[in-house]
Amino acid sequence: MAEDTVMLNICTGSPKIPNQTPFLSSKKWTHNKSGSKRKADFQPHERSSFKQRKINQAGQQSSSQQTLQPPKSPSQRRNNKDAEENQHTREKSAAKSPSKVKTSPKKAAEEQGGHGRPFIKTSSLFRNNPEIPDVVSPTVKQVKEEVFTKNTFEELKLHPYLVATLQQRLNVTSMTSVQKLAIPLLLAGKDAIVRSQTGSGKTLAYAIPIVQFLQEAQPRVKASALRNVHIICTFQCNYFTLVNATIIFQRTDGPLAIVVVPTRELALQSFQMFQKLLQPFIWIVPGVLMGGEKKKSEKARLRKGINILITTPGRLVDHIKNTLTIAFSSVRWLILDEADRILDLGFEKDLTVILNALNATGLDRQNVLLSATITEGLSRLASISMKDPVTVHVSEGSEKMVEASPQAVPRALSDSYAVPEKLQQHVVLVPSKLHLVCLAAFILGKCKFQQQQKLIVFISSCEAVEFLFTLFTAVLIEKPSATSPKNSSTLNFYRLHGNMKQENRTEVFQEFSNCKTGILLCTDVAARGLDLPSVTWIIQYNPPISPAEYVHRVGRTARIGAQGSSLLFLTPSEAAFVDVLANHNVSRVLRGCCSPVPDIVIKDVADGFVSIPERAASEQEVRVRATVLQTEFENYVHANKESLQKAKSALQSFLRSYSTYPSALKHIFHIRSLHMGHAAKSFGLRDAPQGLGSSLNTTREKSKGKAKSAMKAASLAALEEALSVHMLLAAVSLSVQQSSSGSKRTIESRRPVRRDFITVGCGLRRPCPDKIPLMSRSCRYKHTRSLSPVNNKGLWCKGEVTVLQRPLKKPTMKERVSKLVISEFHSGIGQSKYKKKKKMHNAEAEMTVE
Ligand SMILES: Nc1ncnc2c1ncn2[C@@H]1O[C@H](COP(=O)(O)OP(=O)(O)OP(=O)(O)O)[C@@H](O)[C@H]1O
Repeated sequence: MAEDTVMLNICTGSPKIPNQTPFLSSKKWTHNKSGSKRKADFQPHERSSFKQRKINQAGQQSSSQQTLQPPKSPSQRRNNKDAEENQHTREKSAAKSPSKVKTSPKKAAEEQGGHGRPFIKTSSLFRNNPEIPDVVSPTVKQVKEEVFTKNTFEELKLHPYLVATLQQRLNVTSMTSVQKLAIPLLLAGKDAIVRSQTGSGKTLAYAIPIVQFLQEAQPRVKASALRNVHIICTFQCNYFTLVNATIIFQRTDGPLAIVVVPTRELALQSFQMFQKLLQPFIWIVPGVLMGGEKKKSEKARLRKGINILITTPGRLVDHIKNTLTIAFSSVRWLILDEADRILDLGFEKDLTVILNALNATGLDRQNVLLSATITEGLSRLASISMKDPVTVHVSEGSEKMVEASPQAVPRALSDSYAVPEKLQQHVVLVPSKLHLVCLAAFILGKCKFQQQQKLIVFISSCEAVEFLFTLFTAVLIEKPSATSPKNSSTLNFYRLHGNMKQENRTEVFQEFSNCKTGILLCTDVAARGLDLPSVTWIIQYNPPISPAEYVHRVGRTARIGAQGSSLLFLTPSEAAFVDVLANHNVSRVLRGCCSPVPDIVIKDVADGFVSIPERAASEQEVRVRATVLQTEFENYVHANKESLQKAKSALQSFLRSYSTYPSALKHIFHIRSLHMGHAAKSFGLRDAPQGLGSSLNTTREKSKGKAKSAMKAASLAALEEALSVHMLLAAVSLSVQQSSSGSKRTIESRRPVRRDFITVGCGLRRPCPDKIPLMSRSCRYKHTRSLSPVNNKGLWCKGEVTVLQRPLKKPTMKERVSKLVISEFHSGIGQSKYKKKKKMHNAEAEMTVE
């Protein structure tokens, strides 16, 4: 960063305004070889623009004013008057406030230019950037999927009201390819894995059969029947194999269909879809459970009765554990939408809990998995949880589009992804330093000077979303001025990420759905399943974590046969990601950019920041404007401690997320290949913050720790194999008495555990048994970690663990019951005392294995 540094000539007085002269390339940065620092030798050409005025105002806060100015534009001219009016105030305030740029007197003297002006140290945007390699878009055979068919819904013999609702409420008449294939299969009671491109109507492909199935139930399905009344249902399905099956269930038996989706917004969206479909069938009640909502009201709704339950995995697990009224004894459908995401890390455990709870009822049910990207993990799940599943995939040329496959998902299918045909994909290779200014320029270019543009910008972390939202709102949106009192800006920024309150998330989701033009800055929380109408551009400011995520992100546009475009930002060192995408048959990248300032951005920087429609901007002009814009961002960031802190934490969270790329992509996205100073610049920071190294070390240590624990796990697995310790399915029921609070509670859970660890884990090391992890290995790890005095202070725990051992591999083995009675357990006060106590209790603990 240091050698990369230039000195911007910043003065406190008003700049001298020479006659308009074109920007001469010879007049750009000059390098003062005698000193260690370079000085920017930009000379002002004309009066400042309104943007420049803003910079000056921001500069006042640091009691400085830049001499770096862009050429004049119409908008600048319009604002010259304002600038002059502000001149007096500016000078006054500049005189009042001392410089916030802290420099030692000696250094300051050194840094004085010929005019005795202080300099702010900043690095040039266009120096010391890495070379940009050529991007050759690899030729791949694109997987093509026909979206629409000529068949109508009437052909399916659906209830006429349902068909009418589809036409009138949803404006849907003819079926999409996936609907044509999947609906008859699902109505026939088959388990299915459905894969079709994003925005091809998968939601209706499962929603229509569920509604058709439930409205046919005789007597009618009742969700909110009178208390304790038994309802007798006879299902008479046209296609269903179990014709006339008579099912008796209580209202308290719970939902008939469960739809699990990975995000809250998607849950809301699917719920709304069901609400529309069920309009003529008011006796069927849909309901939604999702994190962030009040559990009390959800419990009340569950008590009343929900027929079609749409839920996120985490919240459903929460209710399984804590809500007595939740029951699954009548579940006939289990839908996992975005199934590959639900199987991802974090959701896998939740899914196991859900499946265990559903399986415990012993009822036959129909399982449907859907996604635009089917992975191997999904086929593993399918082989465990589904019965003779049928694979539905829509692709051109495959005459047999429905495959009955014992392995559920053919490997070739899981490797290639389809993207919408009318999606135009772009990639730009932008050096890190230029990322921020390029994004801003692109947004300005699209939204300020074009009509009806709706953009979604994907960013890797919540903090970075929050930071960019604040920065863009403050810097890019024109404030109402004396000449234009109304804010006529067409820039409407929205943000959506997981750290927001649920009500804000819902509000933003609805607002952005309904708006005609806007920019949504978001994390991957919006990457899956969301059907936001008329989105024109998807910008991936930070690259996705996998090719599958790329497909889902870009799938938020070009839906259901519409046009759309996507732009992927990569740094030069990340160019190989284009090949990774090509390996999954995702290509047709239109614009690989090789110049230091990508041409897609050159125009946008010029037109966007300072509009010059009448003439094309030269590269030099673009550079100047980019520098001015960057300076403005930096001024904003460095204006106060709060914004500086926000920028720093955004940078840190970006680095953290950058270190989480899977090992298969580490050769492209490795934290070591990042230039910290350049990355800092893309967050409006003038330098990489101090202490970044230590935080990164922590990240590295963490990943080292992960590697260690992975090795440990591997050796444990080997040991396990050697000792032929079987995985045991156990039903653990614990009664815990917490004498510290005096409260009693009973926690019941069904989890696979291994006997050898549960004795250690639940009894002696862990005072809080409701968090027994799924795997005993992690169980042991977590227990050791949970021994902090704060956690356990004064906590008395008395419990009983019953372990029912049911070997998975050898079903002939007799079921045994292990019983562990823990007499008393006390931890806390301090580690040494705890250890003594533990020894004592080890001796005292009464363990009986029957
Ligand atoms: N047969 C149809 N005709 C016209 N529009 C349809 C039809 N079926 C669905 N749609 C509309 O297409 C849009 C996309 O549908 P949906 O969200 O179900 O796609 P998806 O395949 O689930 O996408 P993703 O993979 O991103 O989740 C919705 O607005 C829906 O109303």
